[in-house]
Amino acid sequence: MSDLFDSAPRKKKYVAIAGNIGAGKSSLTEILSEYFGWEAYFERVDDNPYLTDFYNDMRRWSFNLQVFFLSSRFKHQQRIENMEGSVVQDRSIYEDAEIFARNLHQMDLMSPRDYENYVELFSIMTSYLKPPTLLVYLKASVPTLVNHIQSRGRDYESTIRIDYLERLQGHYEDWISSYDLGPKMIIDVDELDFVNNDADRRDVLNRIESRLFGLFPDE
Ligand SMILES: Nc1ncnc2c1ncn2[C@@H]1O[C@H](COP(=O)(O)OP(=O)(O)OP(=O)(O)O)[C@@H](O)[C@H]1O
Ligand SMILES: Nc1nc(=O)c2ncn([C@H]3C[C@H](O)[C@@H](CO)O3)c2[nH]1
Repeated sequence: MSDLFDSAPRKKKYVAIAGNIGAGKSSLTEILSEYFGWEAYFERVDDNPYLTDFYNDMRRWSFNLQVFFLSSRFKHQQRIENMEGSVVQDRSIYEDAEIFARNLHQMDLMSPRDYENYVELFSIMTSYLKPPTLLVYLKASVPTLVNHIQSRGRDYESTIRIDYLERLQGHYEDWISSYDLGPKMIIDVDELDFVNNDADRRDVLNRIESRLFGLFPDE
């Protein structure tokens, strides 16, 4: 049985890991990439020319940062679509607009004309893209996010406020419940340490693997 199953040709998979700041997306992206031998696409963070300025003055830099993330993720998306092998991506392009830009606009940190301009650009660009084979949403409570962000200790994230995370969290809940571009799975990470605990890591890998390659996969 397992020989037959293993020898079946495996279609290209494109898995995107979604979740709030500090939920564990980069960590899981790295784990999946290593486990499956897939190429990984990470967010532009360390070499991001706007992040530090953005966290110091969100209103001034919101549009610049959103456009930067949009163009860098679009570039990744194009490479992902053109490659033959499977791939795992740290944060989907949809979160840029559905979560971050929407929130900045609602907090009056992005002007209506900049927001409209951005949404127009986002809609045109994403109309050319194929959604992921599987979207994995890492659901974490705000206290867990705070623990993770503090343990990571990026200097520029010290200005992140709890109410900012809570607002993002609300947008994530709305977005993931209505997401219908393709298959999705939700992993609650509050009690799951797939970074430091082997059993938890195996559990997460098993769940994702059976969703992708089990007897009843989505496609
Ligand atoms: N499930 C977990 N249990 C314990 N620690 C975790 C878990 N997931 C991630 N961490 C730790 O939390 C910190 C943030 O994780 P990571 O950078 O993967 O988050 P992220 O979702 O990619 O964040 P960002 O949205 O900022 O890109 C890291 O120090 C990581 O080791
Ligand atoms: N404003 C804003 N819009 C985005 O599209 C976006 N994507 C990521 N980030 C921030 C969160 C982490 O601090 C850091 C790494 O994820 O970058 C964003 N911030």
